[in-house]
This record gives sequence, structure tokens and C-alpha cells, in this order.
Amino acid sequence: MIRGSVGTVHTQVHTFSSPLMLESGAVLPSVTVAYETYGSLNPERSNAILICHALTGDAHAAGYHEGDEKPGWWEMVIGPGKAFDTDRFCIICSNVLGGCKGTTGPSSVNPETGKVYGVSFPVITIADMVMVQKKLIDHLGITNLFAVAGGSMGGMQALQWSVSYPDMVSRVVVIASTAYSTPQQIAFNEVGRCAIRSDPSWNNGQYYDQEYPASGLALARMIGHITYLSDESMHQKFGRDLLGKSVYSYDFTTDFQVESYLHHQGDRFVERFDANSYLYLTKAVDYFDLTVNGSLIDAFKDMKAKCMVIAVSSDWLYPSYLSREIVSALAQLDKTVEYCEIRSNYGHDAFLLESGQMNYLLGRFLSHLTVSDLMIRSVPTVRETVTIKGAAALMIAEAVNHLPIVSSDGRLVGIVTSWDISRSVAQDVKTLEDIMTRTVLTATPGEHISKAVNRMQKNRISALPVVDEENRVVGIITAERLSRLVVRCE
Ligand SMILES: CC(=O)SCCNC(=O)CCNC(=O)[C@H](O)C(C)(C)COP(=O)(O)OP(=O)(O)OC[C@H]1O[C@@H](n2cnc3c(N)ncnc32)[C@H](O)[C@@H]1OP(=O)(O)O
Ligand SMILES: N[C@@H](CCO)C(=O)O
Repeated sequence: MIRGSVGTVHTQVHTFSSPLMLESGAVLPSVTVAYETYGSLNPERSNAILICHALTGDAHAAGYHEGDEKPGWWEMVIGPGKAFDTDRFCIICSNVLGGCKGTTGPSSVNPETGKVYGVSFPVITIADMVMVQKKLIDHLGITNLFAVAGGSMGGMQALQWSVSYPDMVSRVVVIASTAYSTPQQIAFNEVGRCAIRSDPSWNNGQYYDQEYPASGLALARMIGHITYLSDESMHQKFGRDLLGKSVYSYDFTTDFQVESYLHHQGDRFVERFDANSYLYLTKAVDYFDLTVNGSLIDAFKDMKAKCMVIAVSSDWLYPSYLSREIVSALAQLDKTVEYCEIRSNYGHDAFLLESGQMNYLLGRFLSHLTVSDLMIRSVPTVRETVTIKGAAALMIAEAVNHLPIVSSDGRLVGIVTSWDISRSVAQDVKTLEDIMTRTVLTATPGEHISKAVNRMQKNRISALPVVDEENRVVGIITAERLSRLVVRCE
């Protein structure tokens, strides 16, 4: 398949004007969210994937803004024929709360004072970012996300989604990330924050109408950027090469290519990022800790999403043991989890660069469809005592051909179809008991869709009620719905 780009894209904004209570207890009077979408929502609204960006990313994950030469930051995996296939999925990416690319953050105007927040902006957490994303997803009329995915701070948000809103997330992809920030990560973030705060131009966060704390922010990025690379990649990129000279200068001008590179990264960053946002977002990363009493088991006990955890072999900022701790906790809880380690010399930023491995791993994970992905969730049921006329009336009202029959405690005891109802008229049968099927073939939410389809075909039936471990009906899959969805997915 040819991999393409989503082409020209636009950032949209939506403002939630009701107050938002944050994890700290502070309240934001309103929140604006900047977001982009690529691909279309299907009529069932079941194909949405939320992409969460890393520390300095934004809503522009793919495609090109008018006049831009560079595409969005995850162009390599988003687009027609790519892992996040826009022919199949509706991809949504929003700028995080506290950011500086359209979503409310410290550089926004406080509607209550008419002044830029600066450091009067409340401290935010990863859970707060996710709460705002949830408001956006609700606003878009989506009740279930096919997947939530992200790298680094994006991976934290993805994990947080699966913990905060377990019923809304079917899959979660956590890349080069962790379930809690380590002392080393916090230490690097604090050095970056010190660099910003010790720049006299930072002026306690009030610099918006005066000189910008450029040198502090550039220094913070230089420190951060070192941690995104690896020793190997620095050897490969620069070695000990000198900058436009063959001998050392024996002064404090730039001698090495790597120095020049870091200065370039620092300078470019200042052009695109707000210093206060850097403070707030790194603080949110530092506070991130999903452990409960030092363990992840309790944290993940209600998680329902299937999880893919990807680590990078040369990532020393988010080393693979952190990913394996997530996997181990999920495996102990008997949750569905897959672990992969990308072989790469790029270091932490490999999730932005390793196109082949990322497309392969993500594509494989996202194409694994289960019954719960395709089932109809709101399924009308009847009790055994209902009359045939009552069952027929419900079928007409709900436009369904199958009605699972349940006991008083909600357990499946049978099924009646519109064909059974027709038969009852032809044969003058009076009670539901005489026409219902008592030995019902069922499916479970976690089983692969192809197994359920095979069961339907082998037994020549057009629907399978989906039941949980206690035989309670949680949905239904029908041949009619599957044929519609499969046509859309091919
Ligand atoms: C993750 C998110 O959510 S979004 C945020 C992601 N984006 C970023 O982090 C942006 C900054 N980060 C980077 O550039 C990251 O390294 C990556 C992963 C995105 C890109 O990596 P690579 O493609 O390997 O680019 P590389 O690290 O070599 O940097 C290239 C830049 O360095 C410059 N450069 C390379 N060598 C030197 C040198 N010796 N001296 C000065 N500049 C140099 C290049 O000219 C280029 O500049 P440009 O970006 O202004 O065009
Ligand atoms: N380089 C990326 C990843 C950091 O984790 C960023 O700046 O967002």
C-alpha cells in the first residue's frame, strides 16, 4: 500500500466556558483547547484514536499547515496507509493544558483579570491534561476511543486515560515512557527550570510585554535535548568533529560540532516555545506517579484497555526497565499487554524517528480487532415473561432483529429473533417460551473478531450476544453490522 500524507490541515479551537476544577483544587474559569483531526469518524463513532504529544509537541501531529515545508511532528506514522491509517481511523490530537500552542496555558489571558496568567496559572498535572482531553472527546460526541497513544509525556497521558476513564479506552499505546517519573528525570527537569528562572528576563514569569528569557529557555532545551539523544547517536552525528576549523581555538568560542548543534536546538526552541509553559509542563511530568502505595498493581486493577508498551534500546532517560514494570504489573493482573523494544541508536527521541519499526509495531497492534471493538453496546433485552407482542413491539421500536432474553439478575437465558416472531404468527404459537432459543451461542468481548465470525458462519447464525464472565449481556455482534464495518475497513 502507498503511504501518503493527510495534506493540508488546520488547527481548530473549542472553548469550554464552565469552570474546571484541577487535581490541586485550583479552578480555571474556562479552557480553550486547540486540536486537529485527520480522517473521518465512522457512523458508529467507533474508530477514533487520540494521539497525545510529548513535552514540547502540539496539536499539529500530521499533514501540512498552509505554506509550511515541514509536516506535523508524527507525520511518519499518521496518514493513509500508515500505522495510524487515516483511511480507517479518525485521528485526533490536541495541545495539552498548560501548553503554548492554542490550548490554555500560562501565556493565555486570564478571563477574570484580562491579564496574561504568567505564574498565576495554577500548577497542572497529567490527570488534568487528560481531563481536558476527555471534555474534547465528549464534545466531539465520541463515547469510546479505539486507542489512545503517545510517546514520553504522551505515553503518560495514554496510561492516565486508561486509569481515569477505563470504560472509554479500548487500546493504549505507551512509548518510551513510564508510570511514574524517576528522580533522575525530575533532576534533569529541575535543572532546566533553574536555567529559565535564573535568567533575569524571566522576571518571575512576567515577561510577555518585555524582553524574553531566551537564554534561560535555550539552556533548558540544550540540557533536555542531550537527554533525548544517546551516546551512540552523538558519536554518529558529530564524533569529535570541529566546527569550520582543524585545530582547537583555545578559547571559549564554539569548537565542536556538537556544541554548535546544541546551540542551534536551543535557539530554534526559543522561537517556538513559551518559557513558563516549559516550567508548568515539566512540573506536571515530575508529579506524574500512578503507583498506589508504591505498587502499580492497584493502579491498573480497573484498566480495561489492551496495552502495547514500547521501549527504546538506547533510551537512558526513560530506560526500558520502566516500560517492563508497566508490563509486569499488567501481566500480574492478567490484563492483555504486549511489550516490544525498538532496536535503535537514536535514544529517547527514537519514537519520532524510527519510521519502519514504529509503523510495523503500531500497525500490527491496531489491526488486531476484538469483539468489543465491533459490538453494539446498547442492546435491548427482554425478560422471559414478556409476551410475543411485547417482544415484537420492542424489536420494531429499536429496529433490531435479535432480542437476548435475560433472567431477573440480568443473566442470558435465551434469544428470540424476528424470524421466530414470524414463525409464531404462522404457527399460532402464544408464548415466548415456545419460540425462544435456550442454548445460545455467545461471544466474549476480548476474543478476536475472526473467531466470533467463524462461529457465526459455521452455525449459520446472524448474531451473537456478547457476555461477560457472569453471563451478563454487554453487547451484541450482528452480521449486518460486521459487513458494514468490514467494507469501511478494507
Ligand atoms: C514529540 C512531540 O510531541 S513534538 C516535539 C518534537 N520535536 C522536537 O523535539 C524538535 C527538536 N527535536 C529534534 O530536532 C529531534 O532531534 C528530532 C527527533 C525531532 C529530529 O531529529 P533529526 O531528524 O535526527 O534531526 P537532528 O537532531 O539531526 O537536528 C537537525 C537540526 O540540527 C541542525 N544541525 C545539525 N548539525 C548541526 C551542527 N553541527 N550545528 C548546528 N546545527 C546543526 C540541522 O541543520 C537541523 O536544523 P533544523 O531543524 O533547524 O532544520
Ligand atoms: N523531543 C521530544 C520528546 C521529549 O520527551 C519533545 O521535545 O517533546
